[in-house]
Amino acid sequence: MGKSIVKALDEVDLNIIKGELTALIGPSGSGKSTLLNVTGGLVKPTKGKAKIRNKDITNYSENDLCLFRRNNIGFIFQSFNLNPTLSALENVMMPLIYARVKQDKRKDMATHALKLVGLDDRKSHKPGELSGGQQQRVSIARAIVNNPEIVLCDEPTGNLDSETGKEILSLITKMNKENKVTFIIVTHDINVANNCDRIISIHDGKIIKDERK
Ligand SMILES: Nc1ncnc2c1ncn2[C@@H]1O[C@H](COP(=O)(O)OP(=O)(O)OP(=O)(O)O)[C@@H](O)[C@H]1O
Repeated sequence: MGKSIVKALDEVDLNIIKGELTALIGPSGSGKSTLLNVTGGLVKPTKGKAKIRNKDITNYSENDLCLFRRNNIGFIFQSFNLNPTLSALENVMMPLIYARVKQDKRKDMATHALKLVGLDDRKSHKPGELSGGQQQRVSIARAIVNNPEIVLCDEPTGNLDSETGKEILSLITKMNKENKVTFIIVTHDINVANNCDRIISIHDGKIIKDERK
């Protein structure tokens, strides 16, 4: 940032195990989102490596990274990031358009994903016609529609009341346990963290605690 150097991550050495449900906690500005974004190939670290299935994604070109993300990683954000002009079904079909899945199959896959999150009766609703919890369900359906191995969540319950947050969390847990999807969840919510298999605490860009249940 100008002349001052920000060390968003500092000597982080971390191994995420396939199928684990991991929480990433720490104070504001500690580096949680940066770590998540490096893991998902959205941010390139100035130094160091990020390996997925033993392949260093930090060497990938922008194009290869796009392909890699499209086929392997789902993202869930605090503010849902749905397209407000599209229906729930169309939002969930979006990643499949980029993946060049045929139209009929796209519809079937997106309908199935919406069913998994309990929203098949809201397919034609636009985000503005859905509650916050329902919008987050749509974004979960969008994240899992292409069967990614890894789903990265940045404060998935941050914009929801506690009851709805619990519902979203139990849905994430179900996807993790039933489909063996690896989840990394950045959260400020201790209830979310306590529900995970592993809690990693980060402070000033360093991992200061790493606990498994
Ligand atoms: N693109 C950037 N350029 C410069 N500094 C950045 C950039 N992105 C983040 N930072 C800085 O890196 C540090 C870590 O930010 P990060 O967003 O990863 O923290 P966080 O733990 O996710 O915070 P929060 O909980 O508030 O979202 C902060 O000091 C932030 O100001």
